[in-house]
Amino acid sequence: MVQNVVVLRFANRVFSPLWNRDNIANVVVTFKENFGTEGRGGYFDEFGIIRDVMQNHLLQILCLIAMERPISMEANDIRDEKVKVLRCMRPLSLDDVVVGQYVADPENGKPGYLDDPTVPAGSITPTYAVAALYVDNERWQGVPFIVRAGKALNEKKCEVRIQFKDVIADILPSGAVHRNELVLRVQPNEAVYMKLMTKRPGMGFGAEETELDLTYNRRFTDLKLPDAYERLLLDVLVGSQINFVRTDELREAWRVFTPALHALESQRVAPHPYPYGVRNGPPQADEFMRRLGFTFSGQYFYPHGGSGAGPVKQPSDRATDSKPPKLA
Ligand SMILES: NC(=O)C1=CN([C@@H]2O[C@H](COP(=O)(O)OP(=O)(O)OC[C@H]3O[C@@H](n4cnc5c(N)ncnc54)[C@H](OP(=O)(O)O)[C@@H]3O)[C@@H](O)[C@H]2O)C=CC1
Ligand SMILES: O=C1O[C@H](COP(=O)(O)O)[C@@H](O)[C@H](O)[C@H]1O
Repeated sequence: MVQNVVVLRFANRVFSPLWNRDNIANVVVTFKENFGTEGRGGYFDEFGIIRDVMQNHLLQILCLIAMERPISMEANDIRDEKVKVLRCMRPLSLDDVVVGQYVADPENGKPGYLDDPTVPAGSITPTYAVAALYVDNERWQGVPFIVRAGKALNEKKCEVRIQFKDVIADILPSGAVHRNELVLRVQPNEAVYMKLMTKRPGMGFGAEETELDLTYNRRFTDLKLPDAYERLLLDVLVGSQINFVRTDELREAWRVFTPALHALESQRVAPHPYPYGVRNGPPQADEFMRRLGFTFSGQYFYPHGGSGAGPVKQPSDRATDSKPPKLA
């Protein structure tokens, strides 16, 4: 799916005119895990969530979303474009990051980070972080790239969510129209879907949020999708560097993150606590995203269940739904 970002962007005419600050309100790159360190805290505590997944994995995805069209699909041509994105990024400031650390949820028998015997007592290592990164170039000036990663959350998920700007001079009643979103779900159950408004079927003129949906396991039924690590091992065996980071990219990635990492440590910034299993880390994280312009309507209803894995609902079930059921 991560490689698909390049094909989706550059092999489809439909996205190119929209892929810029005039049309995109924000981009959210998310990595969530539904388990804590659970015995691996000794390793994790030295690094924390920003070094563990944000400075590397999430930043790589961000670069693929933000970069210009590479000259070719050759590894070095793609890396040239990624490094240009990184060079346009200002270093992360402490004002643009919220950190959290999970605490026990005794009701569900879940331990806190500090209960892990391999974690030093009193550690202030973040297990959750959300940060706003900015690419200061003509295409992206002012658009927040919100990257967030956390352990011990409600689900295991990696996705990119591109939230488009509100429609101008809306002709429908106020609040009826929600923003378009393009979602690239990397895991689990790979999917690309576009959330958009349609007229609710029937006699009325009400608008409803629906989707154009490409769920891989429905569209490509006879295919075994390789695991990310299988793909990387194969790259090593055939000598392909397309999925590996070049030294100049790495240097730039650290230039962006090191000042905030050092400030967090030298100022001993205490992470905000969040109970094991919550959706998005500490409450300050949702507040931070709202301030950056991320909107959540809570009105969208997907009939096939969360992550597209649940049972398919029948249209007749839907007709009788007076209110969309809340998805877990
Ligand atoms: N092909 C497929 O498999 C498809 C599956 N679906 C499924 O349908 C469901 C709804 O889809 P979608 O609208 O994309 O996703 P969600 O409604 O789950 O979430 C949309 C975004 O809003 C955030 N959010 C959720 N609740 C709140 C809240 N209370 N306050 C602030 N922000 C919030 C989410 O964060 P967070 O990520 O932390 O939850 C996410 O970034 C999902 O389960 C999705 O997987 C939808 C379309 C296609
Ligand atoms: O690199 C890392 O990734 C894993 C998650 O990888 P996944 O393939 O299982 O999704 C993460 O748990 C670990 O902390 C991190 O070092």
